[in-house]
Amino acid sequence: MAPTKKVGILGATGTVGQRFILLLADHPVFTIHALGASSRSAGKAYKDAVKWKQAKPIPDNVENLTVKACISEEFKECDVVFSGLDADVAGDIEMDFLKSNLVVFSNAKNYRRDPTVPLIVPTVNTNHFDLIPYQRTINKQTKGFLITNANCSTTGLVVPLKALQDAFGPMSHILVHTQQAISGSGYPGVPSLDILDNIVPYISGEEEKMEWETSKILGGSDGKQFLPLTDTIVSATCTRVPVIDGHLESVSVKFANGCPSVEDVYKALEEYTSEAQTLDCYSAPKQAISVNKAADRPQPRLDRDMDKGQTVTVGRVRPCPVLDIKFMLLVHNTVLGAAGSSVLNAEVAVAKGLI
Ligand SMILES: NC(=O)C1=CN([C@@H]2O[C@H](COP(=O)(O)OP(=O)(O)OC[C@H]3O[C@@H](n4cnc5c(N)ncnc54)[C@H](OP(=O)(O)O)[C@@H]3O)[C@@H](O)[C@H]2O)C=CC1
Ligand SMILES: N[C@@H](CC(=O)OP(=O)(O)O)C(=O)O
Repeated sequence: MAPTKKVGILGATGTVGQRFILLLADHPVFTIHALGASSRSAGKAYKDAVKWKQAKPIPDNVENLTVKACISEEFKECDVVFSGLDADVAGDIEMDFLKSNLVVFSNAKNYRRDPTVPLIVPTVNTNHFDLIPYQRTINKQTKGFLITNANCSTTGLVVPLKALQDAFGPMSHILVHTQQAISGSGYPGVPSLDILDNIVPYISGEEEKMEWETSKILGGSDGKQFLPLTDTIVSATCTRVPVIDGHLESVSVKFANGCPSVEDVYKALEEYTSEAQTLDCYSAPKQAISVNKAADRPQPRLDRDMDKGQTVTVGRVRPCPVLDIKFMLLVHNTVLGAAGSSVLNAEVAVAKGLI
């Protein structure tokens, strides 16, 4: 068996960091080697630094690790560094790590728009790893590179859209309305007096991110640059609802080349397979899309943990009287929508020989 890769986790005490720890605790390829967080946590044992909010306990091999400052020197032995850092600090820290020839998989928004940084949803566009040799050339790196994963709501959206794009060609119009879980805003996140018995019809910056990230992810790449979609209009409305985990999204699409039938849409969703699955990666879901035809599904509480939280559940496919087809989807926002994407992206990078 190949030796395992040593991994570091930045932002290890946060909501996404805790997910990283659970996903990596007994991983066959990656071994947790170093944990980083702010100066509030550095120097403490992990169990004393973290406000652990997961149903499973802190893994035994992690609870007594000493949390380090997020300085590249402290992580130089790591083959892979996962970042769940607060976006206010992620930009400088991740750049320091990249310049130190480290491999970084980031959840933060800071570099998603960078024309040299792939924005990868692992069950959608792992072909964008093709840009890594070029990124290494321009950064003069032999080993290091930087990959970002997408906003959690964008992640859920692009998986079924990719299946529809592959089957029926380009989409000219996409309307999406999200109902997002509170874990998406970290801890302590939205005040309880704002969210209990309520829905907040605004999440700062979220709609813009969904609109442009979708076109970068579903667009192409020529090995040196991304070719975002130019003929697809995306309009997003994002809301916060009193659910702990799992973003529910209502989507309507219009196709450039005519409207497929509901049956054909279901078939395309059911048959969709991504490269991460064909590479047999450990964290890849059996199905990138789980179709549920029950009239009242998907639902956050019932569907978010499907296939380890790495699958997107789609249901309620029906004709749209305004556009062509509409449906509902559910994505686990802190698994596939965050840490799970990074881990699966890293597994794909190992399979492609990039790490
Ligand atoms: N939650 C979600 O569903 C998603 C989140 N993301 C992104 O992932 C990132 C993390 O989000 P989330 O886990 O929710 O955030 P949290 O607020 O829960 O955690 C933030 C982490 O960053 C650390 N941190 C804060 N300031 C510093 C600093 N100055 N130096 C080093 N470390 C610091 C914190 O350490 P300490 O405990 O010591 O303060 C903590 O570990 C964000 O960029 C977010 O936008 C992306 C997709 C989905
Ligand atoms: N804004 C998302 C979570 C998040 O942090 O997204 P991003 O990484 O795009 O800032 C949510 O509230 O559910």
